[in-house]
Amino acid sequence: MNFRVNGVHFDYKSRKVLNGVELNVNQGEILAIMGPNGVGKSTLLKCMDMILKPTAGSVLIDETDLVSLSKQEIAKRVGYVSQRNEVSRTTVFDAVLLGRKPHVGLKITENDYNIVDAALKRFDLEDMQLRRIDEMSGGELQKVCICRAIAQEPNVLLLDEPTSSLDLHNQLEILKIIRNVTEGHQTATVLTMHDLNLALRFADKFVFMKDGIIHDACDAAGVTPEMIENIYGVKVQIEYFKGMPYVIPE
Ligand SMILES: Nc1ncnc2c1ncn2[C@@H]1O[C@H](COP(=O)(O)OP(=O)(O)OP(=O)(O)O)[C@@H](O)[C@H]1O
Repeated sequence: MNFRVNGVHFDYKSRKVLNGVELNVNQGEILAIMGPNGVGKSTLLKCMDMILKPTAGSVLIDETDLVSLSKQEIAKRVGYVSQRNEVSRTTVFDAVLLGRKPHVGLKITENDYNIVDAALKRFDLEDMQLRRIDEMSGGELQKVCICRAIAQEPNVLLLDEPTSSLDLHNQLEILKIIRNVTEGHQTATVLTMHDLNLALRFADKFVFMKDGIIHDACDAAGVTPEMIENIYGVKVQIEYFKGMPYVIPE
């Protein structure tokens, strides 16, 4: 399975944000979209889920253009977790069960409950499953929202800054789960992230965005100090420690 963004444009009224974005990611891969604040990373993720309709261009899973699918058909294929999580009075269990909604027919099956139980266990949320999500911390809520998207079992997982509210332990745990799900379920994962070092540790592919377009696309080993300086205007060095690249501002 291949997920492709083909020359996508998007404007908010007269404000042009995306100006012909191209990218593609295969099943089993994590692609990180990097770029400064306000360049349109969240807008691009919303266009990839058709929450926002591109003004031109297309978003394709294999040869299927998402614009031709109903909301429910898109939700079967694409899971999206926004940067700002909505809060309702539901319990953690019900919030995660909502991830099964695109798949359930007339009633929820044993299989749906099993998938929800497994997802809660994976995220270490079992003890919290009866707590209300409007009474949770920002980080706890972020885990619940990612857990729901994984219970959705999509082909494509879109995550907008999935670790922004998490402590160090949870950042690493959640990114490990995302990696395991991506490889195990053969999902194509696209995420945005500001932490270059965390992204270098977990993502397979990178795109660097500025001025509404992708400036560079490469794998983790291909990221250079010049790319980073060109996008963020900051001089950096990339040093290796125990085989892992680290970006160090000069
Ligand atoms: N609903 C909206 N109406 C009008 N302009 C918007 C709207 N949402 C975002 N924008 C503008 O579009 C641009 C891109 O915003 P977006 O949130 O996609 O950027 P981003 O790269 O995700 O930023 P960040 O890294 O700060 O989260 C910004 O200039 C923002 O002010």
